[in-house]
Amino acid sequence: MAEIALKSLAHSYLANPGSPEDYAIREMTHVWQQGGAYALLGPSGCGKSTLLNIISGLLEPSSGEVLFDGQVVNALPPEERNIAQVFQFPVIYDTMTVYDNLAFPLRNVGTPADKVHERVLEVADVLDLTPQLKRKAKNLSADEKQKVSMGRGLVRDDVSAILFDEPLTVIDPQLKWKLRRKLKEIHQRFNITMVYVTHDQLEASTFADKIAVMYEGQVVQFGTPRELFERPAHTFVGYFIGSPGMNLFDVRVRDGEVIADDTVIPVGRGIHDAVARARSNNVRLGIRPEFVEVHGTPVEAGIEAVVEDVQDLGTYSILSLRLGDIALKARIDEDSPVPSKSAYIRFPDEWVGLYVDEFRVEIDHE
Ligand SMILES: Nc1ncnc2c1ncn2[C@@H]1O[C@H](COP(=O)(O)OP(=O)(O)OP(=O)(O)O)[C@@H](O)[C@H]1O
Repeated sequence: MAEIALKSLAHSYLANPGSPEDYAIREMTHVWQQGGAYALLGPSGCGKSTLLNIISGLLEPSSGEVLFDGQVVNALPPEERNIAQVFQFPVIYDTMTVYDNLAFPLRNVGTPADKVHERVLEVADVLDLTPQLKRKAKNLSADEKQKVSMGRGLVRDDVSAILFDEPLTVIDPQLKWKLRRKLKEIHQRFNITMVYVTHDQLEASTFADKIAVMYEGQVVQFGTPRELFERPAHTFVGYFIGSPGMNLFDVRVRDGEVIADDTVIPVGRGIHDAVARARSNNVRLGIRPEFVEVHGTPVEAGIEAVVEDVQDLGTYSILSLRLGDIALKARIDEDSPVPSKSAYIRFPDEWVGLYVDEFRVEIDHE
C-alpha cells in the first residue's frame, strides 16, 4: 500500500508539443494518500485514462515524476510497480475456471497455496461469485466476466494501489449500484489506496471520499463531494457537478453597483469589492439552483425575474427564470408555492461564488 505522488507531471502524445492544448496532461502536482478512496472524474477526453496509465507504468510521461512512498518509479515497468488495474472491459482467461482466474495474480507472485485458497474464497464471496467458482470463464455472462476481472484486481492485498478505469461501464444498472457499494466495503475492509476513474458524478460520489475533477488535462479541484458542490473551484466543476449545474453569469461594476446584463444584483460589500478589483473581461458570479432564494411576492433586495418554465420532478421543481438576457435555474421544494409569472429572487452572499478567468476567487464577506 502506498502514497502516490505526481510531481510536475505532464504528458503529450505529440513528438513536439507546443501550446497547452497539445498536452493530454498539463503540468500537475498531485498526491493520492495511502489508503484513500479516490475518484478521478471528468468528461471524455480530459485525460483520465492517460493519467491512470502513467501511474500504472503502461505509459511513460513526457516530463515529471511518479513517486510511490517517496520513491521515483518512472523507470519501473508495470509488473514491478505492484499496482492492480481493472479496465472497462473484462481482462480474464476464458479457458480457465473462475477460481483459477482469481488465483492467477496470487500464484504469479508465488503466494502459498493455502493463502491463495483463502483469498480466492474471500473475494468470490464479496463479489457473489462463489457459485461460479468451478465454471469456465468463457461460459459466464458479460456482468459475471467483469466481476471476475474486478476480483483479479482485488485479490492481492499487498498491492500499492488498485486503479479502476470505468470498471462498471458494461455492467447492468441494477448490479452497478450493488457493486459500487461492494467496492466501498472492500476499501474499508482492506484499506488499500483506490483510484476510480469515471465520468459519472454519482458513481464518483458514492465511491470516493475525495474526488479529483479533471478538465482539459488538469485537476481543477480535489475535494469531498460536498466541497465540490458547495464551493466549486472552477466554473467547470460548477457546471459538471449537480443537476442542473451552477448558474453562471457575467458581471461588472457600474456606478458602485454590481450589474449583470442591465440588472442590478444586490450583493454584499465583499463581493462588490472583489468584482471591482478583478482585472479581466471574464468575471462571473455563480450560484447553484439549490441556493437561489425564490419568493412569489416582492421582498427586500429581491430581483424580479420572469418564470419561463416549471419542471415538476416529484419531490422538487426546477424553475427556468429570465433576468433580461440571463437565463437561470432555481430549485424549490415540493411544499413551497410555485410562482407563476414573476418570481422575486435573492442570492444569499454565502452561496455566491466569484469566478475570474474561470477560477474561483475567495471573497472576504466581512
Ligand atoms: N494513444 C493516443 N495517441 C494519441 N492521442 C491520444 C492517445 N490516447 C489518448 N489520446 C488523446 O489524449 C487526450 C486524453 O485522452 P484520455 O483517453 O486520457 O481521456 P479520458 O478522459 O480517459 O477519456 P475517455 O473517458 O473517453 O476514455 C484525448 O484528447 C485523446 O484523444
